[in-house]
Amino acid sequence: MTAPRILVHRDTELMARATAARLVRALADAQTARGTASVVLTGGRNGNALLAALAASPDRDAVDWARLDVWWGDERFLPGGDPDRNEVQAREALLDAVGVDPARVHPMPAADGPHGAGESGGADGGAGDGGDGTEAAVAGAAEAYARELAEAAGAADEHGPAAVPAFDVLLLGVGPDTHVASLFPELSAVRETERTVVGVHGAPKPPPVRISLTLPAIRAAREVWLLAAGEDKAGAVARALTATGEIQVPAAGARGTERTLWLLDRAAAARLPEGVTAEEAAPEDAAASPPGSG
Ligand SMILES: O=C1O[C@H](COP(=O)(O)O)[C@@H](O)[C@H](O)[C@H]1O
Repeated sequence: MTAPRILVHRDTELMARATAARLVRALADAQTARGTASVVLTGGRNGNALLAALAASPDRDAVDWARLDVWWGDERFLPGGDPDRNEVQAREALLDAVGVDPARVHPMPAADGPHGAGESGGADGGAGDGGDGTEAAVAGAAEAYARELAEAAGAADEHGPAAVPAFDVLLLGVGPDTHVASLFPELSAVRETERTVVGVHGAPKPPPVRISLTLPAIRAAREVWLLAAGEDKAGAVARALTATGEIQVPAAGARGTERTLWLLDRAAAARLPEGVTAEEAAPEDAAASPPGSG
């Protein structure tokens, strides 16, 4: 696991544009090196702002979108097409505008799909554990996604205990309570050490029923990029960069095998503790720059 590198941007908008430029370079470089690239998307404000900035970037087609595998780090267990699904928001912000191969886009299952709880359960976003089948449904959905990941990893692919591909870049928004993906402090999902994907119940942020990659799956990624912007994230950022307890502070446990990047705006970096070294991101990071240049 790699030590975090912290980059601070002047404001939220610059952070989104600079991160979009950085992502274009990382994915294009991966395609040059391996022929294909993979990215794991996050939901939330910062994740969606990044995708919108990427869609608007004149450099975006330095990525060969048809040779990109797209996964999600978490999903709200809602019916397909629900505007609160991370998948729906990502399609609107970016995926509908670029030439991704539909067969390489891997949304997490929806509550009304083959793993749904039927018409009465799962799709309502309620607590959903009241014997309506949601608990079994979300467990089945999580298992199905874990199988899809394991198949993509291939039998010969050895990346530690988590049978997931070695994702090139895994994006994570950081919640004000330090949650990443749908791993909330103290809930059972963040304690998972074997499975790669789990169902989440009782999430403190609505909707309460979700599906999430686990920390072992996240830690199989080559690069993990954590995004946080705004004053309301400053406390979470400070805690994650000082605490070692990932059960209480899930963001502290998110590390990549080759790189861990914290991408912040100044407001989110305002409470970084003494002794934590942060770098001011260069404004030119947001400007057009050719792939492979940094
Ligand atoms: O619900 C979620 O929240 C987090 C963080 O969102 P933000 O709006 O506070 O940035 C996000 O990373 C996660 O994917 C999403 O499901």
